[in-house]
Amino acid sequence: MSTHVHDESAGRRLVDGFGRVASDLRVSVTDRCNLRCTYCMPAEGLDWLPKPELLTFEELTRVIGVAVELGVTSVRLTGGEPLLRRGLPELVRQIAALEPRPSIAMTTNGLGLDRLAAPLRDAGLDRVNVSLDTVDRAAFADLTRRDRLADVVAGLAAAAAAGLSPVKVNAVAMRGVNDEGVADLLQWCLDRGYELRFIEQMPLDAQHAWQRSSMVTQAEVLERLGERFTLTPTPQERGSAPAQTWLVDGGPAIVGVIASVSQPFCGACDRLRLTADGQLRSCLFARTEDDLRTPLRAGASDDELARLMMTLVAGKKAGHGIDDPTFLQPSRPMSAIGG
Ligand SMILES: Nc1nc2c(ncn2[C@@H]2O[C@H](COP(=O)(O)OP(=O)(O)OP(=O)(O)O)[C@@H](O)[C@H]2O)c(=O)[nH]1
Ligand SMILES: C[S@@+](CC[C@H](N)C(=O)[O-])C[C@H]1O[C@@H](n2cnc3c(N)ncnc32)[C@H](O)[C@@H]1O
Ligand code: SF4
Ligand code: SF4
Repeated sequence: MSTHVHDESAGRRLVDGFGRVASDLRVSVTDRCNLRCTYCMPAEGLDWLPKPELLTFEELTRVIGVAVELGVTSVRLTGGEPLLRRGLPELVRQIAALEPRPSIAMTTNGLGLDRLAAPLRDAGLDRVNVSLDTVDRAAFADLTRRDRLADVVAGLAAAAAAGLSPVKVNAVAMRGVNDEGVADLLQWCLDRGYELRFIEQMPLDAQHAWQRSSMVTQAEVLERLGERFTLTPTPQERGSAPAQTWLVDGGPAIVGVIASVSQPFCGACDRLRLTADGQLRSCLFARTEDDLRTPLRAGASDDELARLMMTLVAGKKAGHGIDDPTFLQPSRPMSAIGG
């Protein structure tokens, strides 16, 4: 178990050179996945991390505990597909036992959630975001390269039934694949009480095939939704949330768009990421990582881990730089970073 860093870390926070404070830690628990979404993974040929390289639950909880001591208040489990990590409720239980207890959320493709939603909730999971780009079975199979729409739908229903609230749905809009169906998808989510957010596709695909010119923008999504619904900006402050939200037909239902490319929100970023093999990343698009696994396994103290985290965050860049002529996509694909 973790030796706490109360004395040394008192008053210390994860602050970067632009005054942003990291309070949201996104933890990838595996790089494996049972879907092959075209905007994320190649059809085949991506090697998985060897098991000994993955942080154990105890190692993950130790790192998360140090981050919590440094002011992290929310933890999101992601992947790859987090539900593929065996025994996941036990990890959630360990994180929920940290003090102060961070909020615990998960981003998942929903496969297997029908079985795991209740145990995860019992272990302390607070809420889930489920990725679902279309409710058209053929388009789903095209986009994910697997015919598993029914499993995702069942997973979503189980999440709602287990009280993992709010249940949010993430949809990456793809031209010629699901962009014409955005209003249908919104209606489907409204009918079931799920909060839908559209996501602009980012250059994080394993194939490095992203092109800005073919990306479906926030403006296009809003235009299509506007043909069927009346959207008005929500009155709440957005804070550091990636999603900008609108009331649908006067509310209370809302829809969001995560416009990372056309309307970057890096100026308010509060995120820090840990990969399944124990590398700390200050940004989705970071080109360098800090190895925490080696010191962790060599017996580093919590204070030493805390210093490594603070140094990494201090060097965080202002933004993703997608529009810079020198922009280079990170070598890890989205599935190995965690989204
Ligand atoms: N550019 C960028 N995109 C992000 C960031 N965090 C999340 N996203 C993207 O937003 C989409 C949805 O992410 P989620 O994992 O559901 O997280 P979230 O939107 O922060 O979740 P909520 O707290 O429920 O709003 C994914 O495509 C993520 O890659 C970020 O810090 N930067
Ligand atoms: C990498 S996935 C990991 C968790 C889980 N497998 C899932 O799909 O929800 C996290 C989120 O990133 C999104 N995503 C993946 N590749 C993306 C890309 N190139 N651009 C924007 N979002 C992407 C997915 O749609 C998903 O909502
Ligand atoms: S987006 Fe999620 S479900 Fe789709 S391939 Fe990537 S990791 Fe898997
Ligand atoms: S792209 Fe990087 S800096 Fe911008 S919001 Fe995402 S993680 Fe933060």
